[in-house]
Amino acid sequence: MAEDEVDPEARLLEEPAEPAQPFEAVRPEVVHGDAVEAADAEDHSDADNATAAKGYEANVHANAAEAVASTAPDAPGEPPKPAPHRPDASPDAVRVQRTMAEIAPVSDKVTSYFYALLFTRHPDLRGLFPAAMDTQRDRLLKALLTAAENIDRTDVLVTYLRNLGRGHRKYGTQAEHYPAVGECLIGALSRYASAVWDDETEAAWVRTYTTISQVMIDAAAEDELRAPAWWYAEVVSHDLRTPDIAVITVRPDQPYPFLAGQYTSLETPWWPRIWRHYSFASAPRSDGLLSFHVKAIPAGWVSNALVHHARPGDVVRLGPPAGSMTVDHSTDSGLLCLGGGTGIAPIKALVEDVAEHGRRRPVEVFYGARTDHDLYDIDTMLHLQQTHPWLAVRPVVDNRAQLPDAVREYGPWNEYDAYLSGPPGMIRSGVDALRDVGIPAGRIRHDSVEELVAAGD
Ligand SMILES: NC(=O)C1=CN([C@@H]2O[C@H](COP(=O)(O)OP(=O)(O)OC[C@H]3O[C@@H](n4cnc5c(N)ncnc54)[C@H](O)[C@@H]3O)[C@@H](O)[C@H]2O)C=CC1
Repeated sequence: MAEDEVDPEARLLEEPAEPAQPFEAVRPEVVHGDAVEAADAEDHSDADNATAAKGYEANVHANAAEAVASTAPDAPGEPPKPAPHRPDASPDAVRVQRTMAEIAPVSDKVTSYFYALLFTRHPDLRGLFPAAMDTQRDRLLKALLTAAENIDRTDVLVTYLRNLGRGHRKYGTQAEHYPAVGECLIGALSRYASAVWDDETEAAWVRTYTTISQVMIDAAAEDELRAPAWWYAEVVSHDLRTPDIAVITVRPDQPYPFLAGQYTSLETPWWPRIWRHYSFASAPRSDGLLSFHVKAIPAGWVSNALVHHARPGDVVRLGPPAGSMTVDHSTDSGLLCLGGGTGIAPIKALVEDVAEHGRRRPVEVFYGARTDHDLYDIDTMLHLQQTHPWLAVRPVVDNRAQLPDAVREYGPWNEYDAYLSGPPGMIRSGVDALRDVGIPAGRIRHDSVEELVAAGD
C-alpha cells in the first residue's frame, strides 16, 4: 500500500498503484500507506516491511521476488504476476526480456540515468514529481519495465495499464508527456543494455512502449469525461485511538463513488505530490463522508502528518478508488475475513456492505493485533457483532495465538469466500492457512501483493 508515490494500484500486489509521477510505478508489495512508507523510509522495525524494502532495493520489490507467492489469480486492475518465459513469446517480448536480463545487475544505474535524462532534457516535467525522489524512483521505471516484460499478457496487462493511466491523472500527467518518457527510457536502456542492443531491439521497445503508453493515454482521456483527476477532501474528524493510530474522516468536495473493500491514494498539504494508499474504513455512506485508519510509522512522512498534525479543517487530496477486494453480492456464500492491525479498516467496510445488502450471509472476522492495546477498533467491531446476528468477531492477540492458526481452529470453511487485509507476512501465512483448510485460491481475495514483477512494486 505507501511513499513518494507513483502508484497505479494493485495491492498486495499495488498499488500497482503508487510522489507523483508521470508514470506510476508498480505498487509496492504492501499497498497501504503506512507499510509503504516504512519501505520508503528504509526504516523498518517490522520484519515484513524490511523485507519489502529490501526487495525494492534489489529491484525485485513489491514487484518482486520477495513478493508474496500469491495463490490468488490476477485480479482485474492489478498488476500481472511475473511474466513466465513462454515458448510462444512474441519476438518483441523476447527482445524486451533479453534487455531486462541485461540491465538487471545495474538496475539502480539505469534508474538514476533515466531520471537524469528526463529532468535535464525535459525540466518542465520535474514539477510533476515530489521534491524528494529517493523512494519514488524505483517505482516509475519499474512499472514501465514490468509492463513491458508482460507485453504479451494483454488480458491482465490492459486492465492494469488502464488503471495506471487513470491513476496518473492526479499527478498532472498529460498525453504529451509520454513521448518524453519513452525517449528517456530508450536512452537509458540502450546505454546499459549495450551488449544486446541493436536496431531490432530498439524497434521492439518502441512498439512496446507505444502500446503501453497508448492504453494509458486512452484510459486517462476516457476517465476525464466522467471523473475529476482528484478530489479535495476536508478533514471533519480526527480520532486518535492509540499514540500512533488515528481514525480520520473526511468530506470530499464532490461525490466520491467507490465500493467497500477498495482503497484510494491520499496526498497531504504538508508533503505535496507524495501519495499513499489507504483503504476506506466504511462502506459508502449516505452523508458522503469517507474514513481511513492511519498508523504513524517511523519516518513515514504522510502517516505521521496525518496522525500527528492533521486536524479538522485541513484539506487533503484523494485519487480515484481502486482495488478489487470487494464483495460478490451474486452469491450467499459466507465471508471469512482476516484483518491484521490497521488492515481491519477494509474488513469493517465489507461487513457494513453485507449489512446494507440485507442478506443474512455468515461473516466471520478474525481481528489480529500484537497486543490488546493494539485492538484499537475492537469496540466498533463488537458493536457490529451485537447488531448483526450473522456476524462473529474474534480478536486474536499475538501472545495468545497467531491469526492463521486461529482460523484453523474454527470452520469448516469450504463454503466461505475469504478476504485478507494486513501486513504482507500475515497475508502470506493467511493464504497458506486458508488453502490448508480447503478454500480454493479463486475464493481468496486480498490486495495485490505481487506486482507487475517480472521477477520482482
Ligand atoms: N491502513 C489501511 O487502510 C490498511 C493497511 N493495511 C496494511 O496492514 C498493515 C497493518 O500494520 P500494523 O497495524 O502495524 O500491523 P501489525 O504489524 O501490528 O500486525 C497486525 C497483525 O498481523 C499479524 N502479523 C504480522 N506479521 C505477520 C506474519 N508474518 N505472519 C502472521 N501474522 C502476522 C500480527 O500478529 C498481528 O496480529 C500494514 O502493512 C498496512 O499496509 C492493509 C489494508 C488497509
